[in-house]
Amino acid sequence: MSSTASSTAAPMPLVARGARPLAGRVRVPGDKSISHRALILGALSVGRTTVTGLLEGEDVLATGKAMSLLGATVARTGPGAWTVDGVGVGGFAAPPETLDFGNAGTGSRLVMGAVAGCPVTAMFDGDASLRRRPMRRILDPLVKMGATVLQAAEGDRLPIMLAGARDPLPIVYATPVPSAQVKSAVLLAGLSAPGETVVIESEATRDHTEKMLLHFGATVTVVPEGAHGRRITLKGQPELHGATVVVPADPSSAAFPLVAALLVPGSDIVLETVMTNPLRTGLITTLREMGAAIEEVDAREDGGEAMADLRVRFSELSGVEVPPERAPAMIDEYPVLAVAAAFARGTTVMRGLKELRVKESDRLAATADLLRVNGVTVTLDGDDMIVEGFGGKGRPPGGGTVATHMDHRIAMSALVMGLATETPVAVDDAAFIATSFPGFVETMRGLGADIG
Ligand SMILES: O=C(O)C1=C[C@@H](OP(=O)(O)O)[C@@H](O)[C@H](O)C1
Ligand SMILES: C=C(OP(=O)(O)O)C(=O)O
Repeated sequence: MSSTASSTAAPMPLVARGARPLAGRVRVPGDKSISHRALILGALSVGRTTVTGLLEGEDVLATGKAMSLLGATVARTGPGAWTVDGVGVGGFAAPPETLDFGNAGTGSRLVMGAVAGCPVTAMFDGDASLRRRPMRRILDPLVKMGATVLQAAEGDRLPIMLAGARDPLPIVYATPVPSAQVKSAVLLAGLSAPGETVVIESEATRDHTEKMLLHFGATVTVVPEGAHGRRITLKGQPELHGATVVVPADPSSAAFPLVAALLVPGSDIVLETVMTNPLRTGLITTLREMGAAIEEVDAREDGGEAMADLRVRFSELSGVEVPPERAPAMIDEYPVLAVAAAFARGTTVMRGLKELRVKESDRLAATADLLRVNGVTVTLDGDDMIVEGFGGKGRPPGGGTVATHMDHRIAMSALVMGLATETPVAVDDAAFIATSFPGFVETMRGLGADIG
């Protein structure tokens, strides 16, 4: 259960071939964002938190391990069922070893926030991909709140040794990039600060931290800010109480079978209990604009989060222009949207994708290469990506081997593409899929896909 299993294991090449129609019902694994937050807030609460449907992917397991190293008691009681006995706000103990987050940006950044509000020192590290990712965006506000960076690699990157604040200060912080991870790190540090910690974002990002803080007993208010933004105010030093968290299926994982069903002729599938929080459904909005048949069945709510079963049928898609303000609601879905665009009639323009450059890989470059190596014309113009679709003229040729660059979403997007291209698509390494979607290949095979 090492968090860095993917980075140390031998590469795992895979090939996806033209499939017969996809059919059946599946529930993809639990939401990654909610799973990380359930473990962290459980660890910062008094009493027991019970989680069901937790994503047992490597990213989340690394956060679980970090919570036990910081003093919480984290136990698995069954498949996806976990308990966390917390230490209370500000109660983390100095960890006896490095906190290794493997491939996970969310885990490392949110836990830096939580540690920044406690009087302990911790060493944070990750795999080669995570060591390349920017951490200054997190450290800047945390230092303002009283934390100290004792050690960091060049460019403020991991490995980083962070000393939490003895007397954390509340701040008013306008996030310089649209990032739920930055927002969440500030709010988690703000739990230990007296008074009000305020985060202002000019574009609303996923709000799971705010919702879950309320669920665990904190006082949080959210008001609109400008045309697309929000102002979030947290009252510091609450007593958080252990809670029950039911994790819905991850819309970012559902995106892969969903796009596969749209592209493989004759497909008709149902994705069960997918979270439909509007700050996560930019892909569904976009695909519907492109002509996708995606039907929400049995829409419901649990623990403040909306969810529904999604019936998805093969659809002839048309190119669209995706506005930049939609990016935060579908930030992890652009690689698979670009694959869908390659099958659509006409051109798809995706604007404002700067943040894709600092994910597990440079996803703008990796997505463009994924398509080009399979015969699709792609233009990168600054932060915009333009894809010329094959719709009305046949299908993209395929036949390429995609370099996945330690990036699970590039690997899954390429395999989805291969289910509908003229010739198979290969990936150099599918091992990183286990960070967010354990059982991806089996799930897709269960729907009829030919991946092996
Ligand atoms: O807060 C979260 O759970 C996440 C926020 C996003 O990152 P950014 O905050 O860097 O945009 C997203 O890409 C990541 O997969 C999960
Ligand atoms: C960007 C992602 O995750 P993280 O930032 O947690 O590594 C992702 O899952 O696509």
